[in-house]
Order: sequence, then C-alpha cells, then structure tokens
Amino acid sequence: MPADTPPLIECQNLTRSYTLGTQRMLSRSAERPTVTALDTISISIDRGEVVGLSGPSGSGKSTLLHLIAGLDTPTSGTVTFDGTDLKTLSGRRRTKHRLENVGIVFQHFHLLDALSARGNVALPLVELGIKKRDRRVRAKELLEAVGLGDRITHKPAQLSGGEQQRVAIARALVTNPRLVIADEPTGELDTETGAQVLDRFKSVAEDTAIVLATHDPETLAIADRVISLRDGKLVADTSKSADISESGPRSQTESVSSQSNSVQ
Ligand SMILES: Nc1ncnc2c1ncn2[C@@H]1O[C@H](COP(=O)(O)OP(=O)(O)OP(=O)(O)O)[C@@H](O)[C@H]1O
Repeated sequence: MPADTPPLIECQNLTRSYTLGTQRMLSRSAERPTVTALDTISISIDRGEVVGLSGPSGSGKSTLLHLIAGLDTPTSGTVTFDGTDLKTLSGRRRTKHRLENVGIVFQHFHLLDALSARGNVALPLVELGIKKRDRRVRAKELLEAVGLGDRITHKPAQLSGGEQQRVAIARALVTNPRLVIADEPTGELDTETGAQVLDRFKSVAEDTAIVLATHDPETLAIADRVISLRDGKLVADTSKSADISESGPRSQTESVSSQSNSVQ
C-alpha cells in the first residue's frame, strides 16, 4: 500500500449526545437533559485491521459502531471512509455506501422471520442486483463456512440463538465488504463455535477492516488492536504490534498519551 494512502476509517473529535425526554414533561424554561454517549473520540482504522472495542456497559461501544457504519450521524466531529466524509452523503448515498462497503452484525441479529437462513444471507445481494442463482450459491457458501450447511432452508424461528447469530455473521460477510462491524459477535455461541466464527472473521480480514465490540476476552484476543472506552471517552488504544517498540514495551498509558488529542 502506498505510504500516503489514507486510513480506511478516520474519526475526528467524534461526539454523540442524546437529548432525553420531551419538552412537555418539563417546564417551558427548563433545558432538556442530555447524555454524552461519546465524547470527542479521534481514532483511525486501516485496511485489514482487526480492532476490538472494549469497555463497560454504557461506555459508548454501540454508539461508536453505529457512527463508523454510517447508521447514525455524530452531534459533532467527522467520520471519513476512504477519504469521504460520511456527513456529505445524502441519505440515499449513505445507504448505498453501507450496502456496498459495510457488513454489520447487530447485537440482536435483525433477521427476517419470513425468509430462510439462505434468503436472509442473500438479501444484501438482492439489493445489489446479483442474479438469483449466484445469490443462492454465494449464500450457501457462507452458511457452510459458519457451520450451517445443513440449515440453509430453516427459518430463524427454527434456529437456536447461536445459529441465528451465525446467519447474521454470514449475511454481514456475503458482499465481501471493506469494513465489518460486529456488536458482541460471539455472545450467543459456545466456546468451540465462537472460535470457529472468530477464525472466519480472521480469514476475511486480509484487507477487510473488522471492528468488534465485545466484553469477551477471547474475542478481544483475535484483535490486532484494542480500543477501550469508558463514559464515552477513549481511555486506551493498545496495538499488539506496537507493544515492543525501539524504546521497549509500550504501556497502555503511553499509548493513550500518544493520542492526547483525543483523550481529554
Ligand atoms: N437512543 C438513545 N437515547 C438516549 N441515550 C442513549 C441512546 N443510545 C445510547 N444511549 C446512552 O448512551 C450511552 C452509551 O450507550 P451504548 O449503547 O453506546 O453503550 P455500550 O458500551 O454499547 O453498552 P453495552 O455494552 O451495554 O451494549 C449510555 O449511557 C446509553 O444509555
């Protein structure tokens, strides 16, 4: 890759606040309370990088994933994907960008009840205009890769939670996206299946960037780098390859202070 290639994802001073309640619940002059879910986060993610996102419940992991995926827009700051500021895209172009470039595994899977496992996995390919025969072949290939080759015609209601999760993972990978975002991708899986799924993620990662939010140490262990959040702030950004530098091992604190622009 040329040295001047920009990172795949660049987040600059990303802040996302939510305004709570409705004005009707308060007196006219009272300000509605706000929650700052993410507070001036600046990170960049390269092609092929596997990034783990850790932090306690409510620390802002899902909020950051949604912003990086272009599912949500920041209150302030920017998310740039391969040089394009997502804020400059119209709603339609943002949807097209997600469809073409981003695979998403949601915490609650979001499968369509009426479709088979194969139909669910093939769905993004319908929207991309891929021919039915090719869609079916590709969806079957992905379902086999996540160990569900014998479940392709099952509907979600006929599948266990772990199986539904694997369908969601296959669907996220079916378009060969440049970025995969996953919220607790192994939460429903037993240890062995979880390990298989992580292998699958790792094998697509050659030039696909993967960002995984998780509480699971085994999932974090596959990451090249772990970003830790607390109360919406970046508290550590630890790269495994950067652990041993010329001046010796790099501690988390040093790693954080090297990003002092984003840690306030
Ligand atoms: N739609 C919303 N409206 C109001 N507050 C929200 C909304 N979404 C998230 N929050 C708040 O933002 C903060 C960060 O939430 P977020 O879901 O990003 O955390 P998380 O680290 O993913 O948590 P978990 O590990 O439990 O999934 C929390 O305080 C949460 O209550």
